[in-house]
Amino acid sequence: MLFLSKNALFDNKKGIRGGIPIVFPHFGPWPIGPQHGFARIQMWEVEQLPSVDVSGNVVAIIALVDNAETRKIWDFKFKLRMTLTLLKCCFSMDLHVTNTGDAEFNFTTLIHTYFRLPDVTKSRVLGLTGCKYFDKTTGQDIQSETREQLSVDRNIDNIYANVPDELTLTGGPAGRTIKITKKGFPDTVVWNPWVDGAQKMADFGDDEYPLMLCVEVGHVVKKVSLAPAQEFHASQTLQIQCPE
Ligand SMILES: O=P(O)(O)OC[C@H]1O[C@H](O)[C@H](O)[C@@H](O)[C@@H]1O
Repeated sequence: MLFLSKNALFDNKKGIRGGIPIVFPHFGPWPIGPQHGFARIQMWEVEQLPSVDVSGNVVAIIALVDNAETRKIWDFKFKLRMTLTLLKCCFSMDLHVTNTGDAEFNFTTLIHTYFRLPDVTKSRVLGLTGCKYFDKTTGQDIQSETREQLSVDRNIDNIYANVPDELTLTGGPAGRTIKITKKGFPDTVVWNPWVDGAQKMADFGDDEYPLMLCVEVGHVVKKVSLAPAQEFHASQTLQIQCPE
């Protein structure tokens, strides 16, 4: 169900062009560090290998703790813990961010999901109606989404604020509909680079833009402030209707 570019690079220098990169502690261009922060190019530790819990779910836990490299860019102590839960037709990601130092810090974070689609022009995103958004492609001021069903036929890079916790993406692989449920992530970014954007990215095939759409849930419009010992928790669940 997820898109991975045929040109994706696994060099720890940039985020992987596909799958679900984790944006932390900064969404977007970052004057003091790499775009979208360092979490997506750091090596996470496996805290729990995939194992079956009492309900029959497969659960794995990965973690990232501050280290010399992260502190050189952003001098704070933190722990990120991501619990990944896989059921037959459902995949959840639970993110915990803990401030393990003695100074308060601010951050933005986002789950940058690349959905694989047979034809993006035939897909629709439902649930954004009435939400205020900023269009990064035009730099246009905050607007209100009037469309009941968002369709994509050009470069799109919209940051929606205060989005309802249930979104729907239609037209997935084999015609499937994907339900996206989020908690603790108020915002959602919808991105497709289209023809020109695809050509500018070395790690993305020129002909791949019709085959994906990023619907990214996050906390990006306003920063999260975390005092020492405090914890932030947010999650995303992706659900498809199982074939009979
Ligand atoms: O190329 P990347 O650093 O992975 O960023 C890919 C995209 O991520 C988000 O969707 C942003 O809103 C876009 O502006 C950006 O182009």
